[in-house]
Amino acid sequence: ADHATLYDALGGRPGVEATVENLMYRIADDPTLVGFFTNTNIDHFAASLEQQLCDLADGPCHYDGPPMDRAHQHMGITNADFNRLVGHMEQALIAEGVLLGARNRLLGRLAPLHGEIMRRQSPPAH
Ligand code: HEM
Repeated sequence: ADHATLYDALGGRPGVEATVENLMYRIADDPTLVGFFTNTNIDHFAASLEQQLCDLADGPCHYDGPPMDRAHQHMGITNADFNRLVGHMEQALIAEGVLLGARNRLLGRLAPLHGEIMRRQSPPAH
């Protein structure tokens, strides 16, 4: 039998698509985060995030979008914003029925992206 991947535990392609869709509504409903996405093509963002999650979870995908530092540069994202978005991701995974072990494995693979996402944020105003 094939080795079961984290991707399988996330529900495969339908599971990842449902999780990302769920996350989009949580972002849209969060006044702290929604403003970051004012000029974003949400369909493109969702498709790119699905591909990235599939890749990170050892699914049959290769993320070919921009590196995380470039994708997020100069948005003024704070650590609190980062934690908020990851918290929404966790709630989206719960809502889609992904079990604790798989949730934590995925979140553990997202955590190392923090440094890249924060690398090129605008310096704080004095
Ligand atoms: C682990 C956390 C995160 C991951 C995995 C992630 C992943 C991604 C990916 C894959 C894209 C699409 C890149 C592209 O194809 O152009 C993207 C874009 C974007 N992300 Fe994130 N992101 C994270 C955190 C955040 C946070 C904390 C914010 C803001 C609070 C944010 C705001 C955005 C915005 C606004 C875009 C769209 C930029 C555009 O319109 O081109 N992201 N992110």
